[in-house]
Formats: sequence, C-alpha cells, structure tokens
Amino acid sequence: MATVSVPPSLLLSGYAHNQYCSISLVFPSSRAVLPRSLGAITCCAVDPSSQVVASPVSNNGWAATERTEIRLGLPSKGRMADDTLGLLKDCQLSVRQSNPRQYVAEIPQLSNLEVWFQRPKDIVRKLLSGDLDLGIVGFDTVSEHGQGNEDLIIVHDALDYGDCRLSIAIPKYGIFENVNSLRQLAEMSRWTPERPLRVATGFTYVGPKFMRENGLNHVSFSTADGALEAAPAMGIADAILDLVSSGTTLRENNLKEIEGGTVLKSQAVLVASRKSLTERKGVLGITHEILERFEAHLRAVGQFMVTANMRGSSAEDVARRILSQPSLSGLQGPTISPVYSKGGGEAAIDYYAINVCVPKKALYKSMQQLREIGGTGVLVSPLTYIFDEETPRWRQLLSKLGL
Ligand SMILES: Nc1ncnc2c1ncn2[C@@H]1O[C@H](COP(=O)(O)OP(=O)(O)OP(=O)(O)O)[C@@H](O)[C@H]1O
Ligand SMILES: O=P(O)(O)OC[C@H]1O[C@H](OP(=O)(O)OP(=O)(O)O)[C@H](O)[C@@H]1O
Ligand SMILES: [Mg+2]
Repeated sequence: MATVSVPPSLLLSGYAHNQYCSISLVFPSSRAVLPRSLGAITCCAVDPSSQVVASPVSNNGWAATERTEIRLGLPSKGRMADDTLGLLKDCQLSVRQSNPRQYVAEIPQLSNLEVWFQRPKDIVRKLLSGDLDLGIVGFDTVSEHGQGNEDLIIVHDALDYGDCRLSIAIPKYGIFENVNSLRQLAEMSRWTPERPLRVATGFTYVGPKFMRENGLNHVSFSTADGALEAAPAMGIADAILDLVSSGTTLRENNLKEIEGGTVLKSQAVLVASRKSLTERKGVLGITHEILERFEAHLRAVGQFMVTANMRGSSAEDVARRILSQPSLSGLQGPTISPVYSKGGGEAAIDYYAINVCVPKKALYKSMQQLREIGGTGVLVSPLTYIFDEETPRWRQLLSKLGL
C-alpha cells in the first residue's frame, strides 16, 4: 500500500495493484478545489506516466450530488446557546434534538432544514466554506471570523440578546491614570516601533484593523483564549481588547474603558451565505419565513395591547381625543368600535371600545393619558406577534442580493 499525501479536502481510498497504486479521490463539496487538487496529485505521483482521471462519483450518494438540505448553524454551547433556542421557541420554531450530545437536529415547522450545533466561530467559517447556509451568532464573531468577506450577509442585525461591546481597556493606575480617551492613548510619546503598545486580545483581525484606522501605529498584539483582563497586571500587556457586557470583569481587575475605544457593539444576528441565498434551492424561502417570524416576535415583545372603554359622541370624537395624546397613537392608529347598550328598548351607543398598541416602556404614561381623556376599564395584555404587510429587513435583503 502506497502512502500518498493529499489535501485535507479530499477523501482517499487506495489499494496496491502490481507496481502501481490506484487511488480514488472523492470531492465532498466544491468542485472548485478540483484543479488545485489535481495539481497536488500530479506532484506526488512517482511515475510521470501516471494518469489522473476525474469523473463524477455516483455510487455512494453523498458525494455524487450536491446536498439538497438547507443547513442552519446554532451555537452548541456557551452564552448564546440557550437564548438562541429560546428565541426560536418564542417564534414557534421548536428545535428537536434527540439527545443533547447530538450535533444535528430538526425544526419540524421548517421542512428540509437541518440544524447543526457548532461553536460560534465555526458557524462563520462553515458559512464561508459552504457547509452551512444560515447561522445565528454574535455580530462580533461575524466581524472577527468573517473578516469582511462579502459572502456573509446579515439578514437580521438585532435579535435582542447577547448584547456586549468589544472595547479597549487600560489600567486605571500608573502611566494610564490620566488617560481617558483613545486619542490620549495614541498621543502617548512612549509608544515606538521598538516599544509598541502591547495589546492582548482574542480579536486578531478586527483589533489591528481598528488600531490602523484610528492612527495607532506602534501596536503589537498577543493573544490568549480567556481571562485577558489579567494580562496588564501580569505585565504581559499594556491594554486589552475584549468583550464587555456588565463591566464587572474590568472593574474587578482595575481596568477602564476609554472614550473612542469601542471597536464594535454586538448582539445576536441571523447571518447567511450570499451564495446559498442566491444559488441553493429553498434557502431564500426558508430565510424569508425565519425572518418574518423573528421580526413579528421581536416587534411584539416591546409592546402591550391596551383595551379601554371611552364615552364619546362618535368614533371620530373618540379618535380625535386619543390621537391628541402622544403615547396613544398605536402602530397605524387606534382601533375604535362602538359598544352597544340597551337604552329604552333601542341599541344605544354611549361608549366606544378602543384597542391600541403601546410600547412597554410607555405603559404607565399611556394609562395616565387614557384616563385624562376619559378612558375606563383599561385592560393590558401581552402581544405575541405583530406581522406587518412586509418586513423591512426582507426588502433590504433582496436589495443587498440585487433581486
Ligand atoms: N460578556 C460577554 N463576554 C463574552 N461574550 C459575550 C458577552 N456577552 C455576550 N457575549 C456574546 O457571546 C458570544 C460568546 O459566547 P461564548 O463565550 O459562549 O462562546 P465563545 O467564547 O465564542 O466560544 P469559544 O468557547 O469557542 O471561545 C460572543 O461572541 C458575544 O457575541
Ligand atoms: O463585562 P462582563 O459582564 O464582566 O463580561 C466580560 C467578560 O466575559 C467574557 O469572559 P468569559 O466569561 O467568557 O471568560 P473568559 O475570558 O475566560 O473566556 C469576556 O471575555 C470578559 O472577560
Ligand atoms: Mg473574558
């Protein structure tokens, strides 16, 4: 049996036959690797008369045809995992996993969709390699591991969890005591090519890019997988560039953020491969459905439905009073319907029932305004979904795709 060294993208099965070794190589995904791979095979062939023949494989199914299933990557563990499943559940998309150590699952409501649980950075990498079509990760992960690749398209940029920011932080003490902005940090005369500002970070793509774009020329980077906040006190770095959410870790390690030092703000996003959206059958349709569900749910979570009765001479009279209050304008405007009561044997209209959507934050103010204009019997209930005629993000997506 001869040993042949081949690129990792190839599957090798070989057997010895007289003096020659015949090998078959199966291309699991992109045909684009073919010319490169053939080059590699020819390079390692011992005999110049060896022949390299490429033909489609049709015996084992998976390699012969392009996959037809659509793949969605979800974080397998860590901070984003539970909230991601929670969001999908809230959108009536239940992820069915037969056991927690299995990395593939399904969502019965979305046929032909496979869910693959992966580490966040691998979701981005696999979108780029064509092994996933859609994914949910933090925007920071897309920025760092997507490295500006135009194949990645953010379909929904604000899924409302995983909020954090990527920030530069420096010690509160010593030479940095009076440094409070990026400009002051950049202007410190001590940074030179021989003794640059040493930054510890896991963000080795966006970090250097941000420094270059902000005129910090003498900077060096070191990297570690976690607990970066220890690096300045250990003397390993002058500053760190890491994710911050509550700010507790910085505080507990005597570090501070500085003005202008926020590289990016992040939250969970739905991201897709442009190539999949435009070339793989069904991806655009499933993306539309997921996006609609997300938008309808996320729009609704910020609102209450308020119902009240109001005395009035006509629906227009009630509408006028409601619209005079800034917190009661609703989505398109209030819905007003007559309340019929029995008065002297005839159906009489003294009251009108009004329905209005109110932002949660403005609930109490809305209540007060309703009372001021004669509202009684105010009922407040949660909203589950608000489906619009068309989701604004869908239109944006189509325009990004040039459709
Ligand atoms: N305080 C925070 N620190 C780190 N990440 C946060 C924070 N708050 C929200 N996030 C989000 O969670 C994501 C990180 O999740 P997690 O730490 O579980 O995975 P990970 O660190 O990317 O995975 P790995 O273990 O492979 O490094 C970040 O990419 C970010 O979007
Ligand atoms: O602002 P805070 O709410 O304190 O959160 C920020 C911290 O959380 C993350 O670390 P993580 O908990 O993932 O540990 P690690 O650094 O060891 O990976 C991040 O790297 C910060 O260290
Ligand atoms: Mg940390």
